Amino acid sequence: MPVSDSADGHVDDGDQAAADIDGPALPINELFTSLQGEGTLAGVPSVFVRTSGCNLRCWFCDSYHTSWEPTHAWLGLEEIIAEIESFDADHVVLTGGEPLLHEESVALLEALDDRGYHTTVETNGTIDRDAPIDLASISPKLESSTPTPARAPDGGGASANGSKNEGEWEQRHEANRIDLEALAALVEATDFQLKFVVTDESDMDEILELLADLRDAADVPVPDQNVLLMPEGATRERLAETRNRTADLALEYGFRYTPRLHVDLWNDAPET
Ligand SMILES: C[S@@+](CC[C@H](N)C(=O)[O-])C[C@H]1O[C@@H](n2cnc3c(N)ncnc32)[C@H](O)[C@@H]1O
Ligand SMILES: Nc1nc2[nH]cc(C(=O)O)c2c(=O)[nH]1
Ligand code: SF4
Ligand SMILES: [Mg+2]
Repeated sequence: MPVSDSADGHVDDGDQAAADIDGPALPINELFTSLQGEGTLAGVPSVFVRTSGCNLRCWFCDSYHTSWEPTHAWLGLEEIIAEIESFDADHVVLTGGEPLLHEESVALLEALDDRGYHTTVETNGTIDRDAPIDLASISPKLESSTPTPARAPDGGGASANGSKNEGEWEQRHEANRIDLEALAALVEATDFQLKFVVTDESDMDEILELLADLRDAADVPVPDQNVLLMPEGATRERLAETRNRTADLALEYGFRYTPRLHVDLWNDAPET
């Protein structure tokens, strides 16, 4: 179900909007079980709820159909919770797109908290909402994520006809990718990990600068053990190029390394 996106990155599919559903609803791109593939909880069986729509446009986004070409069905919260409960898991990962773009994500997180689930929220760190989150899995976006004429997304052939306005997004992405206030509020609110997508050594200066700024801005410690370097790669082939140099950088700088287990196991298959 292709939809258009508005200026703030919200998804809007006109006639088919949430109005048909009683109560709060979310645009859902996919809902599935898998092993958490990234971060400190890698390997934990989890239910993944992937909302559609993003306020950024990373050129490498492995969830193209939630960002560059947002696609979804609207589901009421009760329907989402029933789907989650149909799986035998106690960990839920709310991801996207950017899940905190949607105010309704707060009500979903509250309902999951009431039911005793452990919740991880995968977020780009530009939006802070007051919600019960057990682990904020924050992936601040570096300059190397910005789409440029030389680094265009390759999903869906959109870059070939320019229909996704990559040129416009270069400015918007660059202007919005870091919000220090939102980042500080997120790390102050709950347990967190900072998961940086690393392409090569040129990313490291920016990571160190951002950490210094965040440590100045936040009222809580931001220890190196909460900082994870994750190799850029949506496919096994790409990870084969990036994983060893990312692991070497983690060792050199004293940060942690996180694999992308799901890519190793299932490559770029949907619902994994
Ligand atoms: C699709 S994003 C959704 C959540 C949120 N928008 C964000 O970026 O954190 C989920 C995770 O995948 C990571 N990711 C996306 N594309 C990637 C790629 N090509 N290589 C490595 N990590 C990637 C993001 O950095 C984030 O940690
Ligand atoms: N298995 C698996 N683990 C993940 N951890 C974070 C993911 C995400 O897309 O946010 C993700 C994902 O898409 N699949
Ligand atoms: S912020 Fe996340 S969902 Fe948005 S484009 Fe970047 S990786 Fe994709
Ligand atoms: Mg993913």
